[in-house]
Amino acid sequence: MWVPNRLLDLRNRVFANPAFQRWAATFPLTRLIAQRRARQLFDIVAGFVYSQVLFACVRLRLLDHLAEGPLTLDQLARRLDLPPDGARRLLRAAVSLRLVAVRGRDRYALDELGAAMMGNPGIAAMVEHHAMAYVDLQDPVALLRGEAQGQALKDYWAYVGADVPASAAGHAVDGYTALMADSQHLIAGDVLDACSLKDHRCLLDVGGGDGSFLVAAAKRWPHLRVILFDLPAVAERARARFAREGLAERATAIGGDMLRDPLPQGADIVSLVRVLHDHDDEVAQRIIQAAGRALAPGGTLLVTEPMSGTRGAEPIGDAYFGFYLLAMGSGRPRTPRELKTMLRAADFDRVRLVPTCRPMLTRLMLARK
Ligand SMILES: CC(C)=CCC/C(C)=C/CC/C(C)=C/C=C/C(C)=C/C=C/C=C(C)/C=C/C=C(C)/C=C/C=C(C)/C=C/CC(C)(C)O
Ligand SMILES: C[S@@+](CC[C@H](N)C(=O)[O-])C[C@H]1O[C@@H](n2cnc3c(N)ncnc32)[C@H](O)[C@@H]1O
Repeated sequence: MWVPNRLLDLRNRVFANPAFQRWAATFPLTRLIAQRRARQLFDIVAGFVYSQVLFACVRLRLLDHLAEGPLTLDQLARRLDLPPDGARRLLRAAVSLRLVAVRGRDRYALDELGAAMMGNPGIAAMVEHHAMAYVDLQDPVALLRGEAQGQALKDYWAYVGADVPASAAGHAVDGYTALMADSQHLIAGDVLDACSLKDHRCLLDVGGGDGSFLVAAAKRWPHLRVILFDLPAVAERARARFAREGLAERATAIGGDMLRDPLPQGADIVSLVRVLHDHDDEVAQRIIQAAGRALAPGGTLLVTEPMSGTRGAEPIGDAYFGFYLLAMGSGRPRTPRELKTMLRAADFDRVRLVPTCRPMLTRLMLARK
């Protein structure tokens, strides 16, 4: 909705007035909104403390313990190796965040959000790895000014800033490859629900990690051949994974550098899953072009990643991924419109956004070569 600037200025002057704020907090018609806005602001101000509460829960495996059934304070204190006061403080904080529920006097169980976390082990892995993001984001202004660079995330994502990413050794890719595999549980199902591969013959997943996405695709579509392309050390892990899953007949993993080596030919659909946002515009455009060269005319390109400006999830694309990628030192989240322009520039047409059930985590764009 378009609102004239003068009106917005007036609104902001009124909202900034402490007397108005006090009045709005007591007047029956505005009280609830005023409380909600104050709470929203507090959550932004204090969000890092909430995250540290969750970090402590994850580190101490509190939720895993409660997943076995309700436990008393004493039992938990022993299992977490905390003094009773420390355990009580953590439990009260976790209760306030709906991770843990009180079940009687000094007895605790999982609450809604704790239970949701247990269903997605990828979330706990994300929380643990955020320790690096905290370090890198200590001085966000210096990052924004380009006066400082994060180091921890850059080292973790071994391909970022590497002259020859294909030379990354196994130990350098293990951490991020496992993290990406864990969090694919939140992605692959949503993407495959949104996009049928019934009419496709062969799917090439570029930057496909340990193959989690392709394993899900191949299991859902038994006729489908799948090819994974990633750095040699990562592709090796995917090859082993395909063998473990009994997919060696239908699944191939090829190692190389997507920016230097030609991508494998023969697929009628190429996917870029959480790949483009890692890279600055010029590099991302080259990746799209490489994907285009791997496809015959009529082939499909599938791009899926969290996007900027997603309604209802704006802070996830623009604040979380915007700053995460800033700290990592490469890439940015893009709006669907920006991605569309990049795809068209690489001669893709019929570009369309396909709805996914949890767009906050991943959105889906398809295009035709
Ligand atoms: C039955 C009755 C009566 C009512 C039902 C009420 C109801 C619907 C309750 C809901 C219960 C429920 C099913 C909840 C489910 C919750 C879920 C699925 C929550 C999922 C949360 C996901 C989270 C928090 C995901 C976090 C992901 C993060 C932080 C991802 C980070 C990704 C990174 C850092 C990626 C890096 C890759 C790079 C480098 C950018 O390329
Ligand atoms: C953010 S991860 C996404 C992994 C996977 N698609 C997923 O969503 O779980 C990016 C992937 O791109 C791969 N990658 C980065 N640079 C590459 C390059 N130059 N050539 C080939 N793969 C590359 C990484 O090794 C990593 O597996």
